[in-house]
Amino acid sequence: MIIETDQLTREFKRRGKPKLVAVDHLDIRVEPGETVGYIGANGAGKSTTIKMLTGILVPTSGSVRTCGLDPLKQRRELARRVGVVFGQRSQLWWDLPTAESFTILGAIHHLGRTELTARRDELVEQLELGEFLSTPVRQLSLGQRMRAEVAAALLHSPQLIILDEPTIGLDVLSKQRLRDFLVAERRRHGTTLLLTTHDMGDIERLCERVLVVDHGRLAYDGSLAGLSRTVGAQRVLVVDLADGTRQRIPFDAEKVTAATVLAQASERAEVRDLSIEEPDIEDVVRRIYSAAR
Ligand SMILES: Nc1ncnc2c1ncn2[C@@H]1O[C@H](COP(=O)(O)OP(=O)(O)OP(=O)(O)O)[C@@H](O)[C@H]1O
Repeated sequence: MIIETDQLTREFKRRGKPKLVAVDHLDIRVEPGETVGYIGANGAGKSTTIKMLTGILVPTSGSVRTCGLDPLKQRRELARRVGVVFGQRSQLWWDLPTAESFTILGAIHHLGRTELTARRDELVEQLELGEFLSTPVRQLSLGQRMRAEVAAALLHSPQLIILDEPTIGLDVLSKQRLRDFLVAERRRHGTTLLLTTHDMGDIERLCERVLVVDHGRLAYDGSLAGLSRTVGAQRVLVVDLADGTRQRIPFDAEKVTAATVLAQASERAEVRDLSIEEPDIEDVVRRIYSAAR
């Protein structure tokens, strides 16, 4: 198991208010090689979870193991097995050329010269970093920098890569390149991917499995296709009536069957034709994200 949490909980004390339960008895299991989207509204508890997975934050109760290790007691060993990319934060040295950041990271991770060279060359080729390897990071475009960030996080060939909003702010082409790379990297090396994103394209393109967190609790764990069913998306019964008009009747498939809705509609007017519109998964995800805390 690459990620295993058992009743993982993190509370924050608040002055003059009841304590906030940011992560609430969370049970997550992720197997090697899986690609999992971790999604939820702002403040749902995503970052807090990631911080506990990587040993930055101490759980209030429950347990967590990442790559089979205790993230708090074995943080250093864990750093060798995990790569983390934050879309909004850099782990590169701004004044140094990308190539030098790689050399420093190679030393930090104790990579041998041949190992480092082989891996760096692979990443430079796959992420097309060649043309700006000697440019200081501060001069890179956002798309170039993100590719460099991903290379930096993957230089030591981690088993698990955690990406927090990796495509935020990128143009369409850069997003696509990054997604293609991640798909290929996973295929080549069997890397496990956990990512948070607001971008439907990332989820569709990358994630076989989606975890939805809501107020610190796991609200859904399954395929993207099944998400709308569980999160209770509305379907729409579209009926063409004998008088030539068309009616759209939204209904909650969890609570009522299409047949019942149709029966009610035909009591009012003669129905000539009908169809059912399935929920748009993008709407479902948008709703999950807009659910204010
Ligand atoms: N260090 C902290 N002290 C107090 N409260 C915190 C702290 N860190 C997070 N929180 C609170 O815990 C809750 C969960 O925050 P978290 O950052 O995990 O959410 P998130 O799902 O990552 O949100 P976003 O999508 O906005 O990044 C929020 O209500 C947040 O305000």
